[in-house]
Amino acid sequence: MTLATSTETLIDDGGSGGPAAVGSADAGPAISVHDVGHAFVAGTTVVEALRGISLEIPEGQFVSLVGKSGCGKSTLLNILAGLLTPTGGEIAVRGSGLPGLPNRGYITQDSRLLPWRTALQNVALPLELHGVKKKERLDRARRLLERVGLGDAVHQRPDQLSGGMRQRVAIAQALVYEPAVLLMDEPFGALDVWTRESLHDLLLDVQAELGTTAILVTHDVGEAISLSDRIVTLAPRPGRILGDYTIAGSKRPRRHDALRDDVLADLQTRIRRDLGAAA
Ligand SMILES: Nc1ncnc2c1ncn2[C@@H]1O[C@H](COP(=O)(O)OP(=O)(O)OP(=O)(O)O)[C@@H](O)[C@H]1O
Repeated sequence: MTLATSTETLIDDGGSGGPAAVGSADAGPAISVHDVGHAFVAGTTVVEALRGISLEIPEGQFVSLVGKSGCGKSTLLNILAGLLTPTGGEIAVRGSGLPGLPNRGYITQDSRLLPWRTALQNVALPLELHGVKKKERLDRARRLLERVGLGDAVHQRPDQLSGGMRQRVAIAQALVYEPAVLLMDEPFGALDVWTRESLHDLLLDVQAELGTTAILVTHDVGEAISLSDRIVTLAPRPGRILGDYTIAGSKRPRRHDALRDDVLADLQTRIRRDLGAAA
């Protein structure tokens, strides 16, 4: 495996056990971010959260945004979600700009499920909002809940579920409408390591199955390496791109023992060092 510089690509030697050879996704961009900046203004205080962010993300790529607290990761994700209009630059998701972004799934650390609805009704909600008929939406929601291991909990309300189970419901809810783009803001941060790993597996399986383009905000460089095709690091004040690393090859062998691979372990050390040095 070798490591290139600047916008970097890790290329595996194709040996058994490690990631397979060959580089990036070859489809057109699902997400295009051009010279985006964002400043929050509160009274006389201006916080420049992002400056000069440009990114092209191909269809089906899994990208992690990694950086210190306050470097603008959530701000960028909220812009891509259409929840925030950037104060500068342009974005397009599958060719559509703001407003009118196409269907996206969005998951946060504390998922906002409706407390009076069962898991099944929560998962079916996006389909309901899109006018899908009742039987079909409940069938689809039930299938997805089975998929995330909650086939026995479909009639439980959120307060009857553990935090990990609620996150599973939130993931099922985000995926039920088969979004082209899945945006995740630290969705696994509050979970124990076993739940986290099983949700990693689930996410990669479903993402591969649906060909979803995924963007994950995380502080955890190890998590980013084990899940991503590409890692974009951000530096703070103002938030800007520090590094852009493409990791070639299949993620499957990487899931649980990524850091036993020397090159990936080196990458982790290097990203941590670069983030640590960034002002
Ligand atoms: N609504 C807001 N009003 C004013 N400033 C804000 C607002 N939201 C975020 N900021 C500021 O913008 C900067 C970037 O915040 P953001 O939440 O995007 O960072 P982050 O990298 O996601 O941080 P963390 O990892 O801690 O969640 C920070 O300085 C933050 O204080």
